[in-house]
Amino acid sequence: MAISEKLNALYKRKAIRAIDRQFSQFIGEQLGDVESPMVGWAALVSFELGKGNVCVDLAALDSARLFDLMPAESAELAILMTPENVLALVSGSPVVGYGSEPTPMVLSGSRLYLYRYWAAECLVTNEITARATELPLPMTLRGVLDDLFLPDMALLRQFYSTWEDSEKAEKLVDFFDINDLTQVDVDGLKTALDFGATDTQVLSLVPETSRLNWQKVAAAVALSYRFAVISGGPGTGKTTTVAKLLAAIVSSSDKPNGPEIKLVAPTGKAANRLTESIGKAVAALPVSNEVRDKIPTQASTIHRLLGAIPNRVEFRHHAGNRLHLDVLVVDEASMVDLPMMARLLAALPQHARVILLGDRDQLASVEAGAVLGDICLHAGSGFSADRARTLASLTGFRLPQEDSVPAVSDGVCLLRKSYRFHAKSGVGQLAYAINAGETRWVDRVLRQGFGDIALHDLDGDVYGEAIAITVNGYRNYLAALSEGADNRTLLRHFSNIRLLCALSDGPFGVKGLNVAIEKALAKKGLIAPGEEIFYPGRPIMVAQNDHGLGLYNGDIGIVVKQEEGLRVVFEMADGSVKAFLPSRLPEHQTAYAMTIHKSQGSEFSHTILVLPPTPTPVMTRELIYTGVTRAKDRLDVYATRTSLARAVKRKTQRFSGLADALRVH
Ligand SMILES: Nc1ncnc2c1ncn2[C@@H]1O[C@H](COP(=O)(O)OP(=O)(O)OP(=O)(O)O)[C@@H](O)[C@H]1O
Repeated sequence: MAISEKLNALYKRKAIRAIDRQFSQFIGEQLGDVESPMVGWAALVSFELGKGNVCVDLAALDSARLFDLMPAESAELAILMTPENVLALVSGSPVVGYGSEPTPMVLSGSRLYLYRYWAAECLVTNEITARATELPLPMTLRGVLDDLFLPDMALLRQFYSTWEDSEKAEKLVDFFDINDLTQVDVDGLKTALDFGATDTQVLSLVPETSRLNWQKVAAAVALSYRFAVISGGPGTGKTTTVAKLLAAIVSSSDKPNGPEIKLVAPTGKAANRLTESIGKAVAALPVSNEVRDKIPTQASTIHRLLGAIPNRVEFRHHAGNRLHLDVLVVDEASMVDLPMMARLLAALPQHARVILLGDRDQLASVEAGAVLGDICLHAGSGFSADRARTLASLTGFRLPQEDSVPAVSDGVCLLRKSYRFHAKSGVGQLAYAINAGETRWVDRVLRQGFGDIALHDLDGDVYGEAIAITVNGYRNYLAALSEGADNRTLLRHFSNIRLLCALSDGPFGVKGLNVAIEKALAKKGLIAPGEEIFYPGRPIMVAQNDHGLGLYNGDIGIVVKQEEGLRVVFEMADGSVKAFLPSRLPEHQTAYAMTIHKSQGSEFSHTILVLPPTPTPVMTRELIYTGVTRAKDRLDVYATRTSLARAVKRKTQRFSGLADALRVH
């Protein structure tokens, strides 16, 4: 069989995408040889891009699994594509260049890219490395940071009286983040608290050199570097830290109105959450109103900041028309794909500081790249000697040092302690165990009898139970709807609970589960869908960006009955609630159940996670971790132990050249 015929056959049975075949055909036409082995390599680069891989590393090819085919079929293709000669073939091809002039594909070392992705990767590398340098700092900053990160003694005293005597020592060490016990007399500390010592007296017993509070370190890292990343799991205090960091930036700015600070997130939902949480964190800051008033609390989407133009792919702001800002904070940065990160960085003025917030262990962006993960890859437990000195002078802590730390890693700080999940909470423990890839630990946590998590083993048929528990969870929301609650309250109620799944299709996929939940709700008389697609209470998820309407892929709305008729109400990125005619909505779907991918950037008090019993390649450690960490108070997992264990073992690897490029700079 010829290569074009083989690719057609793969396309027909949906083993490759239409765009993969089209790109390969285009390459065939450019070469004047539709059966050239290059046609196969072009299809492969495009195919891998569809899986999120920015490039194909020709030196690390698994030629027994080309296009993820089984070995026998892959071997047939290998005869046509000649992987043994691929480097010579690719480097001599007129459709492949080295980036100096536009060619459809680019070879960089042994990595083969589509030109656009290679260019995006170079841009991101250059913009980051140009900013991976220390900033000059005013001497007063140490005092500002000390004040902002002073241990909350009122909180300590409140807890202290409730602690058992036997646990006080351990809890004090944790509260003060003491990491060098040789410097602290913990019994003396207890006695001081027991006998009513003042805050100053208590604090004098815990010198800064004995402590290591990573939030303060993170603020110092971002204060002193033009490109910084603060990565941490849920509730580790990213927002709290960034609020304090912004207060320090504002306090040290010599601009009369303060620096121009912008807060963005990749989706409307995430922007809303950031607006809400940063608002609370800024309100609680121990700073003057003069400082507080200069810290923005309104976040927008990246699209909005860049100035999306309806029906156009370009934005108003780009390298030729840069944004006016001094500090950019990007929340949920793990969701930002490589092309979007390139656009964002290209549009920044050169002097601008960038602070990325996110969780490097979460699922990578839906589109290609794993920018946050790549940036954090080489960040370990220490800083270069010079950086450790700067950070020590800013925080008073002793910081771990490492040899040969790449410049970019000196701007990365990992937050390790969760303030939301009690150390004894099941969700927190489960998230740790999953991240560690330790299946036995995962199993132990699930069997330990935590009150906030339960595994319902699908070996017994508990599918119906998953539906029933979800239906029950939506009762409050639907009761509020029938009582005529206002739209904002309804949206809040709806966001308290969600069923999350791994797949789109099949009974365990989002479509099957939505139908099952809808039927069960109707049977209980909680909704009345009748013949209508739109009925009051139907939750809707937008599946396509519509810049004109300000609705974005993943935004969730609810159908409500208003005087004028049925409308779908959404909370917009600016926090307002807006109603749309159902007929005006972009592509959308029902949202009682949603995929874990789409749930990124959201959290629900009660999360119900339904995973298919049969193995599928989408079930990865990052997927399970992301699903589990959406739960704020309660998590019900419906899965088999084997499928869960297999997923926890499967860590995703996305191919790109970014981590390597950042390491060598
Ligand atoms: N140092 C701290 N001491 C006590 N409580 C803290 C501290 N830092 C954060 N918190 C509390 O922990 C909770 C989570 O903090 P925050 O929202 O800043 O975390 P986050 O990492 O931004 O969370 P998310 O994963 O939701 O984005 C908040 O209630 C916050 O007040």
